[in-house]
Amino acid sequence: MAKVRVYELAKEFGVESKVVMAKLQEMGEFVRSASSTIEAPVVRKLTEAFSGGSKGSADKNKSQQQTTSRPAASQAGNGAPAAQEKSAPKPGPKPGPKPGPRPGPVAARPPVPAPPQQQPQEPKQQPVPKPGPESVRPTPAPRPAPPPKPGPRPVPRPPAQPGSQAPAAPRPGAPVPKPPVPKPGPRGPRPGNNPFSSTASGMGQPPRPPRPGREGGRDGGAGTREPRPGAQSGSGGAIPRPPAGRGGPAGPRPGPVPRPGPGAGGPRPGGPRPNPMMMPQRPAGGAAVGRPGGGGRPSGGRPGGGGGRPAGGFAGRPGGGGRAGGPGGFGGRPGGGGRGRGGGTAGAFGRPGGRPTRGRKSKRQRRQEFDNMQAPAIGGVQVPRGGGKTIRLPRGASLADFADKIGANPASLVQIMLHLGEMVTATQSVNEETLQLLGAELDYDIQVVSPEEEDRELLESFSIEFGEDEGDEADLAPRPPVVTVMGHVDHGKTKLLDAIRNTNIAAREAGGITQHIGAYQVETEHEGEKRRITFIDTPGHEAFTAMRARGAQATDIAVLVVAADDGVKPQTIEALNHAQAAEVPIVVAVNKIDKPGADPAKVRGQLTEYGLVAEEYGGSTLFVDISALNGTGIDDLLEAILLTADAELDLRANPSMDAQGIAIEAHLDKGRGPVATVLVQRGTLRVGDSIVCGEAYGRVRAMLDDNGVPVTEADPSRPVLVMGLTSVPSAGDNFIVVPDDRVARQIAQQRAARQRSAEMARSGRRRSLEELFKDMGKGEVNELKLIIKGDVSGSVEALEDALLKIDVGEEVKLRVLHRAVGAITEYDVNLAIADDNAVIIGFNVRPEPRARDLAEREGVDIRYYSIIYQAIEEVEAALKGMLKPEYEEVQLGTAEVREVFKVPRIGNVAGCVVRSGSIVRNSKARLIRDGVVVADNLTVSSLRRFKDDVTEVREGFECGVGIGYNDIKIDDVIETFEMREKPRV
Ligand SMILES: Nc1nc2c(ncn2[C@@H]2O[C@H](COP(=O)(O)OP(=O)(O)OP(=O)(O)O)[C@@H](O)[C@H]2O)c(=O)[nH]1
Repeated sequence: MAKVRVYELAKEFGVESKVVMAKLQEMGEFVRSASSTIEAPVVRKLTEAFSGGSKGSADKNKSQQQTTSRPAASQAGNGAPAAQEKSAPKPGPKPGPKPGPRPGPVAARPPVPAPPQQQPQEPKQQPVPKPGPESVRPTPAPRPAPPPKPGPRPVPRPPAQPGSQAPAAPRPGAPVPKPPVPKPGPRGPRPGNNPFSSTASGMGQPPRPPRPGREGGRDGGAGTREPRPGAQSGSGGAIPRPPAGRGGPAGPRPGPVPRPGPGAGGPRPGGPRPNPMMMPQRPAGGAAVGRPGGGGRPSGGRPGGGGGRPAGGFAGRPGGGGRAGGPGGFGGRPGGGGRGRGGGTAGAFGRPGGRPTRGRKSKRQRRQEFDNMQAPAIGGVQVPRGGGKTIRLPRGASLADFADKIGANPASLVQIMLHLGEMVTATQSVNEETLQLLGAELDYDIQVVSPEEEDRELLESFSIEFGEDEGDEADLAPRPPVVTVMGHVDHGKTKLLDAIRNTNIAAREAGGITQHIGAYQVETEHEGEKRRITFIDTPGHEAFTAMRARGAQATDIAVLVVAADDGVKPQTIEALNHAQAAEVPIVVAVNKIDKPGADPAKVRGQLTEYGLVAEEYGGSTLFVDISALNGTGIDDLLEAILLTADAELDLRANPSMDAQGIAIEAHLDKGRGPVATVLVQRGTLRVGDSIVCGEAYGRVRAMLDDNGVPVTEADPSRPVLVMGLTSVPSAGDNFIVVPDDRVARQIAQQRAARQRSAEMARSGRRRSLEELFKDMGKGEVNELKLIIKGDVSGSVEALEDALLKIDVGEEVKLRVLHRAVGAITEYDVNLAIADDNAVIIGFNVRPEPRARDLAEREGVDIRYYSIIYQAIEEVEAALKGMLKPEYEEVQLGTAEVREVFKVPRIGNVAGCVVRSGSIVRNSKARLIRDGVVVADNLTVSSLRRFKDDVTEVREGFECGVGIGYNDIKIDDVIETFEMREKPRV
């Protein structure tokens, strides 16, 4: 029951507030101001003092209501019904328009419990606009005067109402500031259900001194609105804390599950809005306060029987139950909103909108699905058909790359390949053939990008062009011709270059064969001016064909060396073809004219057949007779080269641009690290430039010219030895100066990656299922695995080429696992160990000490060579050694059957005389009758001389032979033989 304020009473009495205050003072009651509340007994006294005329009727009404609607309250045994009746001010319409006429009794002294009778008056007083059922029914909700501001009160007063009287929720007569709001909930009038009722008779918990600010919050909703019945009653222990007060049993139990309305005393719909005014007043006698508001807890209590703390504080929310109450059960919102129902977690962790979290397909996926729907199934999978569409793929592309291009699932392609009889994984690099096969199956035109094109695209991605644009005419300056010397083995190429440079490289060559490319520049006088010519010395051995072809790429003019005494040879023609294919003008050097059998004219005649017609025969090719040995005709040759260059070529380059060129040769130098002989083709290469050369990159640390003299820059057509690369490039790799080291590194790394996949595709031999099963049936397929290390890249490549050409049949394969320039390292040995003890071939290199130890420990075979022939021969022999042994039948002897004996339990035994060789026990045998093999694949199971078992009987002796075959006749011949391994040729 809400307490009544002084000014409200004054209004009721029709006097001014100060009059009432004066009266109160007279009565010995202290009030601070007109808005102070007064307790019921005081109200009563005041009423009596003013003895207003309306008193009687009001009291009557109240008493009536109390007796009917609040039995519990009556039971509470408040002993001052009359007083309460009196205390109730005019319940009628008078206070109606005002927000909260507080008809409650004037604040009584703390010990005086609020009489329950006070409550009934409230419903009446409540000017509820919509008098719900509660207002019609006698609402039990006693509304003692609400506590005033929660502020401290000088005179703490206990709540005027006993807890038992607090039916909490409905409280139509509550001193609500906004009368229209409180809609009396349906449960309001049910006293039995009133938590306060139960409270009253409940636990009897000793009251705590309430804290003004918090009490309302801690206690139930009723506590807020209701003026702490217990306190009001002032009886403290007499009106113990309701059992539900702790939110325990009574609280949650009524509504562990969200019970809309009834669940709570506090949040009842009909309850008044919370208002600071509703905060409990500090009870005068703390001890007396039985925390009646506990009733609020049950109402809003958490389902788990949690504390009523929240309920009280927010109990006033209409329809809600504070945090704990309300229909939703979890939330105080009427609609059970918040997190109360379903998806609270989703709201917390999911998307803001709480949308269902089903997977969303991308446009691409949907498109693919659509395409697939239309695609025919191959091998049980559906893949979009190409309709002849062209797909460009890099070398060594995988099925995943292909799938990516056509928007298919790589797994589908794997399945199709399986269907086509090939086992390929999605990420495995496959060769062009396989890609073409798959493309044809799916109706795509597959174009495997050439390495050059691939590289061009790569450089383009860095906005770099190789050899495309050299600028305007004005930027171009003449450059020396680059000449390649080609020819058959031993026709004198090296000797010629020696003669030109006056150096003697041939003397340093192991085995007398040139094994690497060197490039040199010479200066000569031509028509009165000094001209330079760059020579590239390409090796003449057959194994170097590939390198020679590369040499031709960088070449302006080819000098074809033909020994006048030997004439045109196969490799002469091969060299010629390379030069012609590269559209390079040819100058023929007819060498060894000093030799007795030399016939230069014959050479001219022979070469005419191949389109090289000498000038003197009316052609355009310059033939120069020379003797490299004697130095005869060298100047003429140089002149011929320059004449040809001037006549046929426009040799100009832009020296101002960033340098570009080609690596002629590269190797790992012990002191200098990776070094490469590069030929600058355009631009000027300078020390400090960032370059990328194939898969190697770095910054030019130093440069040496062909005489070993350090230079700081190299102009077009100049060969220089470059130091500063991070690794050894391959002969024939392009080099290019790039803006910075980072770009150089990126280009090199991408090239390396592409090269790797291309190699994998190349090495991964296409294998059909049939082949695989066949091999499996046969047993292990022999494979000789090699790791080739060499001193220079040219040698390594040449050796690999030569070795791969060795053919000893299908049974044995040769596979090069790794090839590189430099010493044999631990890595190489480990690789050999890991891969079934591969053989390491060191060409002019030796292992590092640790690698040597490791190899010895692990038994890795390292072979050292300095002459290429030897390497080839030995590898060939090794391959042949790996062939499966072949056996041949070797006859051991023959015996003629003279007698046949029947031996019990053994069968027939032949009595023979050995006619040739010897008969050996356990040897293979066959039975021949009249020249025809009657039985084969027999074994000499028993052999006897008279009664003795013997192992061998020689020619001319008689013996008894058992061959496990009974159909033996006299005059049959027993032939014995054995299978011997046949040596391979
Ligand atoms: N008499 C004579 N012998 C020569 C002449 N030129 C080269 N020779 C000899 O021919 C042999 C081979 O000469 P090389 O210069 O090594 O021949 P190559 O073509 O470089 O041989 P490869 O490096 O194996 O390709 C050497 O013994 C030379 O001395 C020449 O003009 N006259």
